[in-house]
Order: sequence, then C-alpha cells, then structure tokens
Amino acid sequence: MRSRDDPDWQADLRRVNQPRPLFKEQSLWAIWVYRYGRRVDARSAGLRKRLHTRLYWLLFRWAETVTGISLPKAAQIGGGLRIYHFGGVFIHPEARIGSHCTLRQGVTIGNKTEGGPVPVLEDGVELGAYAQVIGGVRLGAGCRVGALSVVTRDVPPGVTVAGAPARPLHDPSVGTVPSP
Ligand SMILES: CC(=O)SCCNC(=O)CCNC(=O)[C@H](O)C(C)(C)COP(=O)(O)OP(=O)(O)OC[C@H]1O[C@@H](n2cnc3c(N)ncnc32)[C@H](O)[C@@H]1OP(=O)(O)O
Ligand SMILES: N[C@@H](CO)C(=O)O
Repeated sequence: MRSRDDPDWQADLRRVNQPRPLFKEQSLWAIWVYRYGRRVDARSAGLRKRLHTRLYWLLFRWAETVTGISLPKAAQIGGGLRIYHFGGVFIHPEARIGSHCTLRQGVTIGNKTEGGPVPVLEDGVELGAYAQVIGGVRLGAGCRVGALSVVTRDVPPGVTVAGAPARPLHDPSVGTVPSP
C-alpha cells in the first residue's frame, strides 16, 4: 500500500488541514515514517520486505533525531494523529493510542519501571505540553490532560485532569440534575 492509499495517513493529513502540510509541520515527517513502518510490517515476507525494513530503520533514526519525536512502528496509533510543535515526544513501543488523539511537545507515553505495563489512550485524547503518562493506565475517550501533568491513574472518558499527580479539574457531576 502506498501512503496515498493509507487511510490512517490521510486522516493525519486532514488534522493539519493546510496546503502543503509537510512543509508546515515537521512532526508529520515522524508520523509519515511511523505509517510507512506499519505498512512495511503488513507486507508478506520476502526480499522487498527486508529491504523496506532496513530503509524504515534508517528513516526512523533520521526522523527521531531531526524532529525529536520517537514513534516506533510497534506502537499502535490510530489515524488522525496530531503532534503540535517540536521535540521531546517519546512513545513506548507497546503503547496503544486511539484515533484522532493530540499530543504536544515534551509528551511521554511510557512505563513506570523497566518492563512494566504501558498506557492505553482511547480515541480523541488530548495531551498538553510536557504531559507524562506512565504505567498501565487507561485514558478514556475524549479526556484531556493539562500541560506539565503526570498521569499515573486511569482517567474516565471526557474528564480533564491536571497536576502532578494529575487529578480531575472539573467534576463531571457538577451542574447535572441529580436523578430522583
Ligand atoms: C506554543 C503553544 O501554544 S503550545 C500549547 C501549550 N498549551 C497546552 O499544552 C494547553 C494544555 N491545556 C491545559 O493545560 C488546560 O489548562 C486544561 C485543558 C488542562 C484545562 O483548561 P480549562 O478547562 O480551561 O481549565 P481552567 O483554565 O478553567 O482551569 C481550571 C483550574 O485548573 C488549573 N489548571 C489548569 N491547567 C492546569 C495545569 N496544566 N496544571 C495544573 N493546574 C492547571 C487552573 O489554574 C484552575 O485552577 P483554579 O480553579 O484553582 O483557578
Ligand atoms: N494551537 C497550538 C498552539 O500553538 C496548540 O494547541 O498546541
């Protein structure tokens, strides 16, 4: 499959929604290499796959070094990924990230200790700059994490958390009519 036929990559481009997006956001270079790696892994075994795998590793190191964004192809990341700005973004290879998530500079999604469990982000999760999400936590769909926060516990869908350790900012029950 070529990148123009890759629905996840096309969804990534739509998030930027500007003409010539590859000239506008260098984070797309890292995302492109990630999607390329996923497509290479999906190929059937053979010489072409081995050659593409070697090329992928060269491109991965280049993108990681030039953009400061590390998206290993083993991680599972849904389409429509947006990474704002530059550098310090490290995603663990076992992480699972849903579609239409937003990351910013300085974000880490990884384990708490070597070999430990890693986070799962459902669809539409938004992480502020320098947010650190560590350990086997689950971030529910559409939740938001404030800048400079450290998330060490599950976050329910739609909830905003911030701080270190991160705590909910807005109680979702506030303002609702209590059930009879
Ligand atoms: C170049 C660039 O611009 S890069 C962009 C960088 N920006 C980001 O990364 C933005 C990430 N967004 C945030 O951190 C936001 O503050 C959010 C999403 C967490 C919350 O936004 P809102 O829902 O508007 O919350 P609001 O501003 O009302 O704050 C509610 C309370 O949480 C506190 N709070 C907000 N963000 C944070 C944070 N990151 N860490 C700690 N406390 C926070 C506020 O001080 C406020 O406290 P108070 O009630 O005691 O006054
Ligand atoms: N719109 C950008 C700010 O540069 C962001 O949300 O990160």
